[in-house]
Amino acid sequence: MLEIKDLNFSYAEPLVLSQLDLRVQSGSIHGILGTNGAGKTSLFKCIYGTFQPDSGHITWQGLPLNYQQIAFLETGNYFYSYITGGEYLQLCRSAGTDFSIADWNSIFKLPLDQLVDTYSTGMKKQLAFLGALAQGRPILILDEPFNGLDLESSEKLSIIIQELGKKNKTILIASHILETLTRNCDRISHLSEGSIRHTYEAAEFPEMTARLRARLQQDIAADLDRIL
Ligand SMILES: Nc1ncnc2c1ncn2[C@@H]1O[C@H](COP(=O)(O)OP(=O)(O)OP(=O)(O)O)[C@@H](O)[C@H]1O
Repeated sequence: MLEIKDLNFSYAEPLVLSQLDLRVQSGSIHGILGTNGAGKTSLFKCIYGTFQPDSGHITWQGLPLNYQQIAFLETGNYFYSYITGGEYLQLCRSAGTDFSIADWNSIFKLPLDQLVDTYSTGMKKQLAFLGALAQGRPILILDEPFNGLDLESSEKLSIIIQELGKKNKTILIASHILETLTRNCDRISHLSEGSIRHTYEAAEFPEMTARLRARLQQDIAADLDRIL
């Protein structure tokens, strides 16, 4: 289990994450739902170790978490210039993993002999995802993995995420698109005002979605009546 206890984190005042607790079961797909600025990326960067939390504990299988147990797909893609897609994946591939670049690329069909600079936004996202897989780590953190992907690539990614869950990868996903989370996740945690307000089981997703929609409709109904 990936366990986060009493996590506090701030860039400056006030705290962005405050006494945050989260438990992610091993081999599960766990969604993080939150509005823009809720702190999803900050949470992921604290877990990965990009940022040092002000306080708190993060453990994996009961021991302090090490960043080498995590592959992190960030929202932005960071590639060296003058590197081909294939060279990038060779760099990402950890020694001892059975990740086959050719086999995996038969799904996405990226032009791996071309410079990454010539890739489209969606192609870069797919390459970065393959790079994360190539690291062969037990925990996969995906920050907005569907951003910039076309319908076909999104479907492929969705299928791969499901299959990785079945193969015992522990996957954390943040997305703004509720359907993306409800389709792919075993559980969804709602991050608001710096902490996890509630964790929903899959059986609760329809009710959670209906309640969220009703609340949003109510919130904007008066404004729309006035404007339209
Ligand atoms: N480098 C930074 N310096 C100062 N404040 C930051 C920095 N990065 C993020 N913040 C602030 O921290 C809060 C959480 O931001 P974060 O990017 O973690 O949210 P998010 O849930 O990932 O948002 P989004 O859905 O828009 O990507 C926001 O109020 C944001 O303005």
